[in-house]
Amino acid sequence: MEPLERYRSIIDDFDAFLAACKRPLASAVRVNTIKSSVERTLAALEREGVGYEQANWNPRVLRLETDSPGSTWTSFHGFTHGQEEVSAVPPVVLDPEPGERVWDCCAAPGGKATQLAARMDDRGTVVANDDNLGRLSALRFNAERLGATSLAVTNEDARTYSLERFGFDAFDRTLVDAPCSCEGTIRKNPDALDNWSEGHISSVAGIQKGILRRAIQATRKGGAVVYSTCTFAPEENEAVVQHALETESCRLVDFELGLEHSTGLTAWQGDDFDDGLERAARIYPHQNDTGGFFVAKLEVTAE
Ligand SMILES: C[S@@+](CC[C@H](N)C(=O)[O-])C[C@H]1O[C@@H](n2cnc3c(N)ncnc32)[C@H](O)[C@@H]1O
Repeated sequence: MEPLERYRSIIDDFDAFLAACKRPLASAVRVNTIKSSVERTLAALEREGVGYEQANWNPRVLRLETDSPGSTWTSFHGFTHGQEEVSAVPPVVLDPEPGERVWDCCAAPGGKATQLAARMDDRGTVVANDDNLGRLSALRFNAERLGATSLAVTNEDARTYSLERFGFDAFDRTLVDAPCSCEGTIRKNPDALDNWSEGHISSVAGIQKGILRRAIQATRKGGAVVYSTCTFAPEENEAVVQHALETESCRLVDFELGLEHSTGLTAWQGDDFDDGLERAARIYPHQNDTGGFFVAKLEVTAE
């Protein structure tokens, strides 16, 4: 927990935050509406004797009273997908429409890519890319089990991604669920901070800036880009978005979030950020009894 002390000055009720980080996380699943409705899934869980609680911000997200949500009948049949509750937030903020072209540039193992496909009624195209071939096997397996047929899978470094192969020059919307230092996953993975260092944060921030840059370039004017991480480090969150605001054609936009959250920071350790970063959301573990997440939404603008 020692590395998290650096956030004492920016987190309200820091002691409650630390206490929440030490508690294990409830099992959560997302209802896969490609294969089942919420009502049918709840009825199946009741028949199976698995207790559940619907998230108040999203009825498709369920907390289950079982330690093995992947072993239920509903999971086996692809009615549900094990997914941490806050991990379901970025696709909701991206809010794609059926028929659109969406790029999930860091997609494996596919929790959010299959959620995007479900939100689009599995119509249109979700290009699910990841630079890690092994993790893409898990994505393919998940897409098959969940019946998501609108996914196209690619294996490239998102920083240098080429669009020519698709016969179009821009996506309508792009999700950058970036690789990060994963501080916010401490409740799920107690070893998450074992290899923590400021050097690692700085090196992953460089990768994040490259990925977000390409995501904005690959999205049409007026289209949306959501940037998310499961970490608290401002160097990987506000500073990455700030860099995009300074170097690419984009602006921060508001979004609705039914979850309690804090706003993005406008300053950190001597660096000032754009005031628009208050439109971003920082979700801390003690606010909704979840993991931690950062989410910002950008609109691509004309140069
Ligand atoms: C936070 S995880 C994505 C989780 C995924 N969105 C989901 O919901 O299941 C970040 C992913 O980024 C991938 N990644 C790291 N560097 C990358 C790069 N330069 N280009 C594309 N993917 C990259 C990692 O392999 C990892 O799978």
